[in-house]
Amino acid sequence: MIEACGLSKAYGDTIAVDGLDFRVEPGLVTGFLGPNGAGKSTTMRMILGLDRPTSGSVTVGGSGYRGKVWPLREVGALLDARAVHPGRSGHNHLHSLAAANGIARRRVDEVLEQVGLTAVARRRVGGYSLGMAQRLGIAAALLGDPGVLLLDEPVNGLDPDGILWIRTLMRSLAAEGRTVLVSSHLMSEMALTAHHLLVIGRGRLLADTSLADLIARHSADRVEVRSPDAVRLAAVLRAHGGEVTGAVDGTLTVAGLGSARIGELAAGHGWVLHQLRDLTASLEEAYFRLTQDAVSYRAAVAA
Ligand SMILES: Nc1ncnc2c1ncn2[C@@H]1O[C@H](COP(=O)(O)OP(=O)(O)OP(=O)(O)O)[C@@H](O)[C@H]1O
Repeated sequence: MIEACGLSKAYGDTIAVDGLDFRVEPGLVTGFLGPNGAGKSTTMRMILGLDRPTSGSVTVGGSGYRGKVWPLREVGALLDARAVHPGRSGHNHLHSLAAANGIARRRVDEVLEQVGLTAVARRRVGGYSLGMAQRLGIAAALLGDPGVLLLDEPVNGLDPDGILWIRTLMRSLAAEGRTVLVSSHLMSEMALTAHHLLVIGRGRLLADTSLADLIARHSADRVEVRSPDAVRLAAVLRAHGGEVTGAVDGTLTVAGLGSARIGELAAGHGWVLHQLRDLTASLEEAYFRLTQDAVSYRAAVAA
């Protein structure tokens, strides 16, 4: 478990993180979302003891990262996949990490196998593609078999196979009871990977919620209905207080009446429905609504 209490960080006049209180629970993949500059990386660096909070605190498993004797065995992290000496081989990089952290040599081969880099392990890291470097970073995070994993943009540079692989890996690590915190800007990917979400904007917590709740809260209350009797149905729904759009192609979008009521009204007239479904927001739509006032950098829209 990761626990932040009033966690804040200022760089001069810039308040990067502003009084965050949250817990990241084991057994779940927690997505860490927020616009550019929201403070995600700064928060992750403070969790890892790479930056000191200006005020407040953050603990991993009840204690600060800096106080841990064998940190890699408790917390594995992927922050910047390119931050590896380019002249070293992948194998050597992992081997020196293992030696410094009292981790058995055989783990190096195990994690290389797990991330699919065995065949290129003796090559210089400088020659790795971005996707290979990401895999090496993930191997380093897994090396100490830690209970807590922090992954900053882990799908960056991965091909579709790699994205599916990391999604499955994150979910299985969580299913083993580990704590998994993962930042990403890819909403469609997060919707498939995360169980829980922490959303921040301008250093502040905007949401700490399950994926399902966030989507439900930001979904407008609308229903899509498809029927060969759409025109007549539309008139009846309007007469019962529904706001109805569409009908030309047999599809209606209805606000103000629930799907049960719509189904009952159609059945009352003996009209066939080919489809009746609640329209839910995508995670991307929910995210945009949540963060619209917290975006620091927005490009001008071309006229
Ligand atoms: N070392 C630093 N010195 C000064 N300002 C910094 C430093 N690190 C981060 N910041 C500032 O803190 C704020 C938060 O940055 P941070 O990198 O944590 O955001 P982020 O959510 O990770 O963004 P992104 O999605 O773009 O990676 C930004 O305004 C950034 O410019």
